[in-house]
Amino acid sequence: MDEASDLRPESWTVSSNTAVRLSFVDEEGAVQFSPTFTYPIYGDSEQIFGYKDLQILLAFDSVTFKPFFNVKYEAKLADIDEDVQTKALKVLPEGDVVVKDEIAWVDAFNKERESFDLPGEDKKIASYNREGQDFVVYRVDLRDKNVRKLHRRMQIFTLFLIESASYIDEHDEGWELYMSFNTGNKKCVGYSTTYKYWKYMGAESFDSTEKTVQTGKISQFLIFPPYQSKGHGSELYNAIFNDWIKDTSVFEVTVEDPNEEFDSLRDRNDLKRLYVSGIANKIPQELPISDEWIETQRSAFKLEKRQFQRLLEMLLLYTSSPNFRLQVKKRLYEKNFDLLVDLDAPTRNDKLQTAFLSIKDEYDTILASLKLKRQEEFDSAQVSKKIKSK
Ligand SMILES: CC(=O)SCCNC(=O)CCNC(=O)[C@H](O)C(C)(C)COP(=O)(O)OP(=O)(O)OC[C@H]1O[C@@H](n2cnc3c(N)ncnc32)[C@H](O)[C@@H]1OP(=O)(O)O
Repeated sequence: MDEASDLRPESWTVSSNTAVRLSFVDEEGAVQFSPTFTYPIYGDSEQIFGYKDLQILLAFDSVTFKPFFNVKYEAKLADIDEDVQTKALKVLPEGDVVVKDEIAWVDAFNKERESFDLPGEDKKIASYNREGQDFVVYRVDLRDKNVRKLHRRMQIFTLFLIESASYIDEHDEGWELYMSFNTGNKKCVGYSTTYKYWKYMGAESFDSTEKTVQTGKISQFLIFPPYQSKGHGSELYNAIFNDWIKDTSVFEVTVEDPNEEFDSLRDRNDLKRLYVSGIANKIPQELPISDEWIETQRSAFKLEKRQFQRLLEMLLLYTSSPNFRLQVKKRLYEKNFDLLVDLDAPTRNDKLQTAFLSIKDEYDTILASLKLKRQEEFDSAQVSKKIKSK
């Protein structure tokens, strides 16, 4: 680089999303990946000024998540006070991070691994096999000191991967964590923080029953990048959902601030659950579909009303129901009543039609991503399975 370009501020500015390099380490080596967000640590502009070829290395043992931190750079401006290390250490567990000394870090995690155990059998809520490996989902909480330690180490990934995430209050005993582990090598592939909130169902219900009704909320949900797109997200989500279906105190399942990827995962899995139940054949051939029917089904599946309505519409589209278009338009009309009521009829119809087509496109994409078997095929597959197993 010549001297003139060396004086330009941009020569000394790097994106913090590029500078931060995350890795998971095991006996085979390291898997490196980048964060999606670093603004909670390095500021809204996600730019770091004052360094050349800056690398902020943050590595985790893939079993214990024992963290290692190091900073490398080619040059640093003399009067720069941007302390990239202090900022990162602030969001990592105090006194737990090994800085610079790689050998000390490897020794430390190898020693920890000797006594590292998965949560007890009583915490197991689901299991599955993926690519020949066994995985178990556990329901745990932060009163368990091993879980607390692991969670303190891994919670930085919520900042790196989920927009507007912040740390949960670990002293609040209401938090329950669902963690998914590979039982062969004890690696955690992902986890979710959840909370059950008391739901007020109105004075009549409050007075008539002693039973508490709760909303199960999925707060933070993540699969670590090296393990993404292999179905672990779907397994974890279904494990949580099935756990709450069994829990008679849970009235419905909600999600805090889902992003597009989570919405897609949720839609695909909720739709499969509904479809497999055979509901597609039971949708009343009426227009509009009665609110009572929607409420009965919604509560049986513990889905939020808005989510259930969308899934119902997807099923109407999937089964080529003549009621699909009018059911969607009815919902759109009611939702946007204040905006639409003053428009003249042609403009109103035009707006509704545009919104309808965009929703149909969205549903087509979701349905195309799911290889749902037609219900008749599903039924006959079930029958032949039963005959074979006799
Ligand atoms: C409430 C909240 O916290 S919102 C924030 C959600 N979290 C984040 O965004 C954090 C970063 N991202 C993640 O953690 C993950 O990517 C998640 C949670 C969004 C998804 O988890 P994943 O394990 O990747 O999901 P899953 O594998 O089940 O499905 C994702 C994709 O893999 C595909 N897939 C599923 N199973 C397999 C398989 N066996 N082989 C290959 N691909 C598969 C799916 O079709 C899907 O495809 P798409 O990406 O085109 O939609």
